[in-house]
Amino acid sequence: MSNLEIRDLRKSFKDTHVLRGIDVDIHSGAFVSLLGPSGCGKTTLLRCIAGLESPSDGKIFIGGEDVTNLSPEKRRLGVMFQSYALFPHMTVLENVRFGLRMLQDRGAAEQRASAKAALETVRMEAFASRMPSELSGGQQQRVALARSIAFNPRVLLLDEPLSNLDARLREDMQIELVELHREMGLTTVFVTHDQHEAMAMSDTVILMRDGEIEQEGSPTDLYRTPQTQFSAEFIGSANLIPAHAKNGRVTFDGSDITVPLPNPQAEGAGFLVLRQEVLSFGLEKGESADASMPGTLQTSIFQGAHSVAHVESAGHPLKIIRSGSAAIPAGGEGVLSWNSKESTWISDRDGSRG
Ligand SMILES: Nc1ncnc2c1ncn2[C@@H]1O[C@H](COP(=O)(O)OP(=O)(O)OP(=O)(O)O)[C@@H](O)[C@H]1O
Repeated sequence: MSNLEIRDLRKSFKDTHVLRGIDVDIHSGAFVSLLGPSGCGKTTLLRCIAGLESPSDGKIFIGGEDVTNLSPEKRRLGVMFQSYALFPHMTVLENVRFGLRMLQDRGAAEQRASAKAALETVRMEAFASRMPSELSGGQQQRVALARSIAFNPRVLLLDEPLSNLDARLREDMQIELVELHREMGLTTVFVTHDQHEAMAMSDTVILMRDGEIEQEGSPTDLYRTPQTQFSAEFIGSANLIPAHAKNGRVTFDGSDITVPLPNPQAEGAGFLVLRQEVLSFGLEKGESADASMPGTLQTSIFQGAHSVAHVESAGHPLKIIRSGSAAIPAGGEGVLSWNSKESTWISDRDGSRG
């Protein structure tokens, strides 16, 4: 396994600038997700790392070696894309051995042993002599994974590998991939547009937007301290209230309500970010709350484990996961409260990065 460094990577297709200066440091053994909306450049970045696309500018280093101009085979990376097609006329074992044969760095017996070991890792050794058509979708995918790890790659690149699976299998495979990563300690870059998948699986999430990195950090960092409006809206479900910060307090636009600011040094226009679960709504202010404002209950929707309440407050519609304590009918008045340490301030009114 190796670390991966990307320096000011740029890629344009004619006049379209798809990657606009990407800088990334991925340490050995990390599991990193590239997350972002469709078209933000995730796959292009992964293809540049794999050597399947040549960058217009910038450098890529794997284990300290400059691989920017190396062919894909010479980079020694395991790659698995969304369509993980196995060769239909080869057995499972032959499929896994195929990549090793291409590499030509070990004899037949050794190839066979490496292929078997990879199948064991993905718990498919019992299926070695089956044909791909005799396997389920999830099993085929495990074989494809075995094929991409059999030659002991320096880094494993996965592009939406779970998107063709049904929801249940997808969840099982998420757990298996994380366990496999823990066992092998293989540096892994995983592309997804699914924030839940990225949050559940990665040590680090790199959130991309329009060919640039919007924010990078642990799933908890991104969730708890989004730095931009885009991050706050993309990750999790947040209430963003346009407001002004001054002298340690927040004043909501169009109202004279003020509440404590989470980071008292902030000044000027921005958004107060309130996650649904940090808010409570009831007849009285919550016990541990140091911030509150009046609100009107619009609707409350029962969702099994909890109810989601829609509350209008300071002229804004807010969503709240209710504990069930509030005995307030629709249209009724109550108090919305939270602990200011659990709120976040974003000075990002124009959507710029920073
Ligand atoms: N070979 C190409 N020629 C021209 N434009 C391309 C090419 N490959 C990608 N693009 C464009 O680059 C942009 C980024 O594409 P990319 O596939 O990297 O996005 P993505 O974030 O992986 O999206 P998705 O989640 O939909 O796969 C898109 O606007 C796409 O149309």
